[in-house]
Order: sequence, then structure tokens, then C-alpha cells
Amino acid sequence: MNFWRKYHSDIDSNDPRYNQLTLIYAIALLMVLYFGAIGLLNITLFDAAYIAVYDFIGFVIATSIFLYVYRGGNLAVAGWALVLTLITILLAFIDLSEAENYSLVWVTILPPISFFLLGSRAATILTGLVFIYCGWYLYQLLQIGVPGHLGLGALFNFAEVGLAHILLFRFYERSRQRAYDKLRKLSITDRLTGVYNRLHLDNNLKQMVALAHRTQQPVSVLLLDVDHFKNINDSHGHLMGDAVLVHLASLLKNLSRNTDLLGRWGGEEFLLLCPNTEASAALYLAQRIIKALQKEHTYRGANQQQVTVAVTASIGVATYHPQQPFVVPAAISEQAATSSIPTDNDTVVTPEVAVAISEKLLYIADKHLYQAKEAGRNRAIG
Ligand SMILES: Nc1nc2c(ncn2[C@@H]2O[C@H](COP(=O)(O)OP(=O)(O)OP(=O)(O)O)[C@@H](O)[C@H]2O)c(=O)[nH]1
Repeated sequence: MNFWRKYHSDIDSNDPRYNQLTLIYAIALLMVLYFGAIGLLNITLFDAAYIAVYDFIGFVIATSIFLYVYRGGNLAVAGWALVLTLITILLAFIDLSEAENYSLVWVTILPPISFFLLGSRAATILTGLVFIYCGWYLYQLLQIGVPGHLGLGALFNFAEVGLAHILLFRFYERSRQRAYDKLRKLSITDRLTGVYNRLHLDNNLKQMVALAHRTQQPVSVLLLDVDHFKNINDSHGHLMGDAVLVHLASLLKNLSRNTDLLGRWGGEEFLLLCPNTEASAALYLAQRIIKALQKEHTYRGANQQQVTVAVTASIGVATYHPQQPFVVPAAISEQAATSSIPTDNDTVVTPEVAVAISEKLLYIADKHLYQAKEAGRNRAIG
């Protein structure tokens, strides 16, 4: 594992926060080195201890931000701390130099950093305020006679460059965010039914298990498989089969809670993840689904023909309760004696244990589903 992300193992390179994390580290590290070096020079070579005090403050703040992020701190908090520190330093620098040598141009580095770390809205407001302040500052200098050959034209140029920067970076950030949202939605959605896909369910089940462990609440999974789906396809065509799956997805969505996570697990299989749900409640939900499905429904197949079909399904249910030892029942596992998951009373569950518990939950649900099929289908077993 990359040492930068030791305490941020949930952020992989596909996550937009990955680049934010890298930028925070880079800027904080640059600031640490810059203030450290300049501070030392100010004390030793330039005999300017009073300026070194500012360097020391900058050094301490940058080091704190660096360590805060390194120890797994909240990225949004670190981003704000970094941008506000930068603004303070830039304004102090401009003020100390009285905008000589075009030091004002340094504020143009703010938009790219702010938009990237704080998002479009906050960055627009914050950088807008800074640019307005700098414009006003420049105007004040013009009133008293400006050093460094700045004229009224410079004020206009500065205002225009500032506005262009804000608008361009806002446009860039918003289109980047929209493209990311669209791609992410596509990558976690099942195209036919519009519910989540297997990848998303897989990732979320692990997180749900870890959360269940922390909050000491049970988590249940329902694995549903349409009965004799092949017959529906064969008798009424593939399009009708698709329509059945779409209807089933919306029925499951309506019957489940907002906090449950529904997805398509495979061809005619759906998985429902139910946090904070006891085994008895999960089985009750499964039975409600079976009952709701038994009602006949009219589907539209090839050539727009309408056919009324009664679809049934079988459901396997499994529950993980953090306060109880998690053992696969002997009836469904030949390795039952070795399949107890070592979870102690600690409220933190390691990623490896979360994966093991998730796999075992799915294994049990799958076995229960198999038993429901064997017992004649159209039923739930938990
Ligand atoms: N229409 C349609 N059919 C699909 C889709 N994905 C998988 N299938 C079909 O689902 C059928 C699954 O058949 P089986 O695995 O034999 O299961 P079954 O007929 O439901 O029988 P049991 O599960 O034992 O009750 C296959 O015919 C697949 O072609 C899909 O997206 N759309």
C-alpha cells in the first residue's frame, strides 16, 4: 500500500479524492520545506528574526495539516485549512511587499487549488472575495501613488484576469464533476433494470458489515432468483423476460426500505442488502416479496403483445449479528467446524474480516436459496 494512503485505504486511484489527497500532500510539503528553509535563512543570514516568526507559524500550520491528513484526517477539513492558510499567506505577502514587483499575480494560483479542493460553489465565493479584496487593495495603492509602475490599466487587467480565472475554473470543475458523476452512475448501475450492479453491491456489503460491527447492529441479505425463468424466455421471448426483470426490480424497490440497497446480482438474480435488520424481519420481508410476486402482472413482449404471467421466485436469507458468533449452520456446510469467523468484542473490524463475513453471508444466502429451490420453489428460507 502506498505510504501516503496508509490511513486512507478506502481511497483508491479511481476515486476523485485520490488526486485531492495528492495535491494536499504536495502543497503542505512544499510549504513545510519553503517556510523551514526561508525561516532558517531569515535567522542565520538575513538577521530578520521578526519575519522568521511568520515563517515559523507557517511551518507549524503546514506541518499540522500534513500530519493531520497523514493520520487519516478528514480531507474536506484539510482542504479548507490549506486553502485558508494559503490565502492568509498570500495576502500577508502582498501586503508586506505593497504589491511591488507584481506580487499580486500570486493570487492567480488560488482558483485552481480552491476549485479542486473545495468544489465549485465554495471556491467561487472564496476566490471571488479574495479577488475583490485584492482589486480594492490595488485601488487604494493607486490613490496614494503606486510603487512598481502600476497604473489604472493594471487594475483593469487584474480584475479581468481574476474574473476570467474564476469563470474558467468554475466551468472546468463543473464539467469535470458532471462527467465524473455520469461515469460513476454508469459504472454502478445495471443497464436493464436501473438498480445497482454486482460491483456496487459487493463494495457496499463489506462497508455495511464493517458498520454493523461498529454499531453492533445486525445486517441481513436476501438473494432472490426467479423460478423457471428460462421457461418465460422460451415461451414468451427474451424481451418479455427483460420486462419481467424490470418489473421485479421496481417491485423489490417498492417493498424495501430506503436504507436497503437493491441490485442485480446476475442474470435473473437480485440481491437486497438490509442494514439494521434482524433475521426475523428479513424473513418477513422475503415472504412479503414472494406474496407480492404471486399476483399476476401484464407484460409487454415482442410486437407489443401483452401477456399476463404469474412469476414466482425463491429467496435465500442470511443474517450477520455482531453480538453472536458467526458460524455457518452445519446443515449447509461440510466445513462448519472451521467456518466460525474470529470477531472479538472490538468495535473495529479489519477489512479482511469484513470480506470474510460478507462472503460467508452470501454463501449462506446462496445455500438457503438452493434449499428453497429444492423444496419446490416459490418460497423463502432463512
Ligand atoms: N430475458 C433475459 N433473460 C436472461 C437475462 N439474463 C439471464 N437470462 C436467462 O435466465 C435464464 C436462467 O435459467 P436457469 O439458470 O436455468 O434458471 P431458471 O430457468 O430460472 O430455473 P430455476 O432457477 O432453477 O428456477 C437463462 O435462460 C438465461 O438466458 C436477461 O438479462 N434477460
